[in-house]
Amino acid sequence: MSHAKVPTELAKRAARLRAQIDDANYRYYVLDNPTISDPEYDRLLRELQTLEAEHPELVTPDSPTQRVGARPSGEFAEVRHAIPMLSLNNAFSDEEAADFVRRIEAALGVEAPEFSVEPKLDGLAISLRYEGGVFVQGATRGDGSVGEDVTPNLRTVKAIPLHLRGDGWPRVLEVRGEVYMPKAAFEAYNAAALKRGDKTLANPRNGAAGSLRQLDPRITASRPLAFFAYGVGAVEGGRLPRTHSATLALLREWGFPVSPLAATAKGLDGLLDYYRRVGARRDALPYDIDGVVYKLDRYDWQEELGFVSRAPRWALAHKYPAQEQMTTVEAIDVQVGRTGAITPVARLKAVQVAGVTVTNATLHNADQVARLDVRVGDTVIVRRAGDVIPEVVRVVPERRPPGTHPWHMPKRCPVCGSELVREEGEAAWRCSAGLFCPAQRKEAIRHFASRRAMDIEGLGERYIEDLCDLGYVETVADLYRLTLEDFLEMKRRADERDGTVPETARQGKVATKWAENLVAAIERSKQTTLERFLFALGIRDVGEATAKTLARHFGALDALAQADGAALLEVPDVGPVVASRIAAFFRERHNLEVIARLRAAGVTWKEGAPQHNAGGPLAGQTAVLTGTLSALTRDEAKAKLEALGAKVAGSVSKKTHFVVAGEAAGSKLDKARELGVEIWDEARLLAFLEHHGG
Ligand SMILES: NC(=O)c1ccc[n+]([C@@H]2O[C@H](COP(=O)([O-])OP(=O)(O)OC[C@H]3O[C@@H](n4cnc5c(N)ncnc54)[C@H](O)[C@@H]3O)[C@@H](O)[C@H]2O)c1
Ligand SMILES: [Zn+2]
Repeated sequence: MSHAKVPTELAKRAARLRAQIDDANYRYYVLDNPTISDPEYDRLLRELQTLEAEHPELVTPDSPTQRVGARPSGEFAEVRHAIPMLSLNNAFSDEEAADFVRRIEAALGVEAPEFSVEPKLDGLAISLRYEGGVFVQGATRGDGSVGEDVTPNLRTVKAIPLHLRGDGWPRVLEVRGEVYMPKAAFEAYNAAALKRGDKTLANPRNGAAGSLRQLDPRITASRPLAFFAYGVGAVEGGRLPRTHSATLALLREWGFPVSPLAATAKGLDGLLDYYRRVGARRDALPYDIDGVVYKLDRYDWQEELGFVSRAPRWALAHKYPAQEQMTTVEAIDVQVGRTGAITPVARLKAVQVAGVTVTNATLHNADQVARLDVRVGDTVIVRRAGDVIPEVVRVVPERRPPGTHPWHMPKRCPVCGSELVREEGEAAWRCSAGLFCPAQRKEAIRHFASRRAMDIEGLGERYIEDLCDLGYVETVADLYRLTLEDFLEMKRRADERDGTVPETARQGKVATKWAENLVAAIERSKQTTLERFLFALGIRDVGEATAKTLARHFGALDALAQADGAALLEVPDVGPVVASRIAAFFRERHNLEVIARLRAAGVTWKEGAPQHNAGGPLAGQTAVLTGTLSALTRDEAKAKLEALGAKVAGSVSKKTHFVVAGEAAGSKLDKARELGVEIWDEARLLAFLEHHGG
């Protein structure tokens, strides 16, 4: 008996593979919820195929290598396919594609035959039956011979014609194609599902399958599915052209969407060229493709070649590297961005995704980690498409090991140890030490030196990079220690590092003017104003205008630094969010140290008495400025009104107390008249300001 020759370990292995693949098929095709990745599935199937090829005695009639898909779930009526719906043989390399072409050329005795070439959409195969040009029944592929009747659901897919256009169609026509979920629809669906706390779709393919196999067609209708036709099944009472490509053209005329990427190609070179051209566009396509499909174009040649157990010999799916993979999470760290935003990052067991080794994937923010419930030790699906940073798409809950814990945001910045804060309604946590944190250093200096802040002329991006990278400054306070020699040395080292020694230096001359100018600009910047200084600190949402108001309101830096939330809320224009940002900034010891060092270095400004205007003559009043004033700018007028206690708003409402109307005032003035709001002209404003010492 031949059975005796097969070692028992191999028989056991084959049985184990069969069980694993059967289970994967069930989860993938029936539950639409896979628990292993496609590449992993493909590896298992290949291993079984190889094993069975080497030991044909191992092949069982129910082996997954002999079958397509999975038995229908039983929830739908069954549809028997007159012509079976097969799978496709796969090629994962150019060599495998070359073997395919070689076998065809040998079998037919031709050279470089013509192929119909199409993208391989990642959705699910369906068959649409038209009788007398009217759509009568639609079915899934099922196990290839028996599928599920999903006619009412398919009727909701707008891309599927309910009757055919034009004429000349056969009395009975079965059109086959792929129902798919466009990427944007998939992402929108999952974002909404995460918000609701619902189950997400594993990927667009399972999204399409799951949506189509709903018992309630209204659910299908609510999911935006699309369709491309790629072939025909049964044909009665009519004839089709002699090639596949001509048939596709005809289907297009009859009203079916056919992929605009469908084309023809000659021989292996033509196929590989197509593979690369479509591959280059893969990420930009609005739907997922996992490969391209080559089909021998002439139907008579297709018939000559025939089928193997589960796939035609005349067609091949040439796959692209998978964009999704499964791997495990070894740790969850946080990264600090240049403005202090904290991003949780999953450290992964290295995995190849779309041709690149991936060891980190972004988790975006704390909310996302919580929604996905990613834990150290979890098996996750990682996705990488194009240049986009790899991201964790979801957890495979079935694979969670015992003893895992939900993840929590750390309390302190991993780079500088300062407190992490998050404001109401914000997704991001942030390091509160904007002035001190090395991760935020360059951004802090760039802002500090900018024209509207400390105005250090000439301190551009390039020098800031070099000063930080070569260790000359750690915080903005270090700028005031830099000497002419420091700058020249820094430049020399940067040139050496970059291999860009300037011509003048080669001649023994050293350009020094730029450095002298910089030292002078830094020196000049020491004399500043409180409002510029406050703006320069880079407190989030404290722009120039708020800095100005704060400076006027508190008069002195220490008064502001010591103000509590209630005191800050008294400042015009400062709401709870900004108040909490200011308080968090001055609560952080590291920031206070940098400020102390700046003052010690000689940075000064004039301080004045606080201008709390709670008791000002305009306290509690809201004013609106419109039109052009001649004696002062709108900003000046605003500042003066605020100094007297008014709140200056941008639009007129019933709450407005008065409107100052300059030249050419427009709709705001009309609105004020309509609402009966008091109107001041410029003369009245100036008189009022003068009277109150403005
Ligand atoms: N992760 C899992 O657990 C799991 C389980 C089962 C299957 N799978 C995945 O499914 C694949 C097998 O699925 P399959 O049997 O549907 O084969 P397939 O996806 O490799 O190829 C056949 C299918 O391609 C589709 N297709 C798209 N464009 C086409 C075109 N232009 N012309 C013809 N067909 C086109 C059709 O739906 C057709 O049925 C595996 O390679 C694996 O990636 C994964
Ligand atoms: Zn930090």
